[in-house]
Amino acid sequence: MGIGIGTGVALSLGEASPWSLLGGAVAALLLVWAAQMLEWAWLAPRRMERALRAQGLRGTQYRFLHGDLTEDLRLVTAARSKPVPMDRPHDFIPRVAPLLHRALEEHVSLYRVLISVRMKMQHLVSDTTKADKFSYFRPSKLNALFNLSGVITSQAYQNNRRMKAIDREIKSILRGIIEKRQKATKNGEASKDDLLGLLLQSNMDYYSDEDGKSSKGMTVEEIIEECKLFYFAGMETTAVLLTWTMVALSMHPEWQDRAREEILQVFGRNKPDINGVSRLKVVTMVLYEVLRLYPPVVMMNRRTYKEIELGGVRYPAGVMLSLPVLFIHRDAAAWGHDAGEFDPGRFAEGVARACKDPGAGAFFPFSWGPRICIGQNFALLEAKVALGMILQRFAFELSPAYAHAPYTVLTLHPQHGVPVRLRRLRSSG
Ligand code: HEM
Repeated sequence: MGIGIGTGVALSLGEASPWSLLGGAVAALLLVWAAQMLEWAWLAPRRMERALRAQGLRGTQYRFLHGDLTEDLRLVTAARSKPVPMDRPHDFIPRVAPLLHRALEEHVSLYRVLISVRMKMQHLVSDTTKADKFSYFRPSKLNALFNLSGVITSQAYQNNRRMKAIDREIKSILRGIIEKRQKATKNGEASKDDLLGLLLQSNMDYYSDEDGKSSKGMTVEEIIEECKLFYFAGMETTAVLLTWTMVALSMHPEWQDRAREEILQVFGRNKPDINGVSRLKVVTMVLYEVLRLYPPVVMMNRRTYKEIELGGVRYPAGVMLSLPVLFIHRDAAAWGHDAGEFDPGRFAEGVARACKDPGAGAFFPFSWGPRICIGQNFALLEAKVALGMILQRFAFELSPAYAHAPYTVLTLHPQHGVPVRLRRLRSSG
């Protein structure tokens, strides 16, 4: 009997056509794929959710595949359809991050809220470079591409093909720039003293580690990634800081006057220089206050790569922790009852004294810790010089056409631009 069955199986296998074998293999592969999908899109997020809820975290329920994404897009679209009322202009969190705002309202605490955007659990915790540095870059084209990729990322988190095409184009522009520079160096032209020159130097050098092992510096691919990072991190952020500073100083002309007074006192009509910049107190206070209320980077994310305990909660690997800079910068517990108001005076005695709880670390527009922004001093220097030069020459106010509409395209932008009226100051040259 056993032999009979065995023979039957052997016979039926032997008789099976290549097509049915192929069909069987495809079916098996599909089954494996479906099991992996199920694990990725449902079982793993649900496990994560259960583990976090069991420790007291509250928030929205995980929904298959899209998490809170559909709801997020719906709320964002509605929020972006109208500007912020001008009687409380700095109160724009519900417009910029409506889902998080609602989650916090419903679940009370700023410190721990679950939301499941992009199929992952998120957890809120409390606890320029200018074109001259990249003399070979073509800023307009690159800038347009970076902006476009930002818009696409933020609009739908999809449209992957378009994103990839843009990424390919950015890389190909950068590769072209690098090859041109490499060729120039080979032809004996002096290497340029700029960031790209330094990065390329590393590409050509060998380094020895402590054990004496020698390894090559950065690869061309790494240089491309660094160029992308510096271009985006350096250009966008500083540009929006200056933009929001113009907006804030137009809304609060008394601070515009005070900042101009200081600039004229320190520099007169001369070009701002590095020594004078370090003596600017009011301008620094103004920039800090703008960075507090309008942080260019409104949120930072970190993913746990292994189980970790933070603030008494054990997070499994794969949890996305979101640091909502925008929310923490206006947390009344940290900043006082006037947290939502523009008052550079709060920084009169420095950053630590501006916050009600100096140890809380509630001001981190440039991040914190080992990955803190490496361009922060340069950014502030650049902003002070640019602002100084504007204040020396012009008084400015918002045009009646201006609609106050902060929104995020990776960084915090004015949705409809910022039309301002400039009035040239007499004797400004
Ligand atoms: C107002 C202007 C700026 C703001 C608000 C800002 C903010 C930030 C923040 C929040 C991060 C950390 C992001 C994260 O870890 O998720 C960061 C990183 C970084 N920033 Fe800036 N930044 C500014 C200007 C600049 C400038 C001018 C440069 C370059 C010249 C620059 C270069 C970088 C780089 C290279 C990193 C990555 C550092 C690392 O990962 O180790 N940033 N910046």
